[in-house]
Amino acid sequence: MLFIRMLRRVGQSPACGCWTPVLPVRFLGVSPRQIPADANFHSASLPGTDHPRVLITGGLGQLGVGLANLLRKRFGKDNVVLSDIRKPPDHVFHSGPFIYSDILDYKNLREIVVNNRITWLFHYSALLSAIGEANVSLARAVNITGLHNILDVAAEHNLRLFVPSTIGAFGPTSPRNPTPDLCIQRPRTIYGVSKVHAELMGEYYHYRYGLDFRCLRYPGIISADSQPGGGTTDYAVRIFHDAAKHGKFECNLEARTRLPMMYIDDCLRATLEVMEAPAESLSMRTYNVSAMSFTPEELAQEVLKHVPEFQITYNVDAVRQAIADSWPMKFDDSNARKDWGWKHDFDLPELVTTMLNFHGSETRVAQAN
Ligand SMILES: NC(=O)c1ccc[n+]([C@@H]2O[C@H](COP(=O)([O-])OP(=O)(O)OC[C@H]3O[C@@H](n4cnc5c(N)ncnc54)[C@H](O)[C@@H]3O)[C@@H](O)[C@H]2O)c1
Ligand SMILES: C[C@@H](O)[C@H](N)C(=O)O
Repeated sequence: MLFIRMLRRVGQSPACGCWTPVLPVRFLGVSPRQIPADANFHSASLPGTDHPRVLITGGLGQLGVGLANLLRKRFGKDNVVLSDIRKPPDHVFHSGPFIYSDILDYKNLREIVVNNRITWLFHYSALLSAIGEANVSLARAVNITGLHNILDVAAEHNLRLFVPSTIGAFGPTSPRNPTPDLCIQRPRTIYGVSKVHAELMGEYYHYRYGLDFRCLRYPGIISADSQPGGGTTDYAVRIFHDAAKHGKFECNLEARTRLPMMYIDDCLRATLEVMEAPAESLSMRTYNVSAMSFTPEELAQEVLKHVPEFQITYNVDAVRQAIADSWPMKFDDSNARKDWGWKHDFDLPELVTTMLNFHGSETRVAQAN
């Protein structure tokens, strides 16, 4: 009833007979301000050769610096502002604009968007799956309350908004092999619950207020020069460092735990591609993206080809194992491939060669080759 009353109050646009998008009340001040019915909600303003002005939140984690590097190559160094609540290392601070931004502070966010004339926002701040279980109230604040601030500031300033979701947005009752885009989602972690919430809220803001919301569900992401922030898939990053430096690795998941994974270059390229995709090519606002799926055992076999004395042992972390056992084993990303041409470059052999080359140039990998 309340929802119907709300829609009635909004009324219909006389011009097109459709619902007139109205901004959420919280940022309207005293008098409700309506977005003009003819506003172009589905593409940020990119006339001619104009580049977007980009803000990345949570940019000092595993993925943010790589994303900033990619976007700066494409749009120019000064058009991409990296932000976080942590102090940046020197090389990051000197590589382009960096700014303090706490996503729990709405006024601070709005000030940054206005002062930097931001048009695209990549929202990377989050607490990941394992660390989220260790600090549920902080995860709830950052992943849910923070997301509300991001949605509001993006709707208020007509931004194109990217929010990553995850394989963790599925749960034990979802089909796991393969997991399609649309199926039951009942995750059992605060991280997963907050990501389903983000998917649904983003899509709601899209249909209700015209927000240009775009979302990819990432697999576990594997990177060489940045560390993971407390997830269930972290083992698949750490194994390469330990194999190259010590020739052995202690894995905190069981040998046969199959999870979808992706090399960071594919992940960041997918992110840019979906943001640049014409709105009319997107039949959905939230897509699975996939590259490969493997178990620790299979990954170790591939590492052995480069580090012949490599040994893997298992010391299972019960929390991470329970999470992994509830997640997809394989992702069905056929909609992303069909709608906007997604195609991954890295399969398991290329991933392992690339990661070991990075970590191993002066170690046992180099000696073995
Ligand atoms: N890395 C992966 O494997 C993976 C997989 C699926 C989805 N994702 C998603 O991609 C995004 C980036 O992931 P990541 O691996 O770089 O995460 P990360 O944990 O490495 O980094 C998250 C960053 O958020 C920042 N942050 C925390 N609280 C904040 C606040 N109040 N205000 C602003 N920033 C705050 C942290 O300081 C940190 O630098 C996340 O949303 C994550 O859920 C990542
Ligand atoms: C999968 C992903 O969301 C993250 N790497 C985690 O394990 O929590």
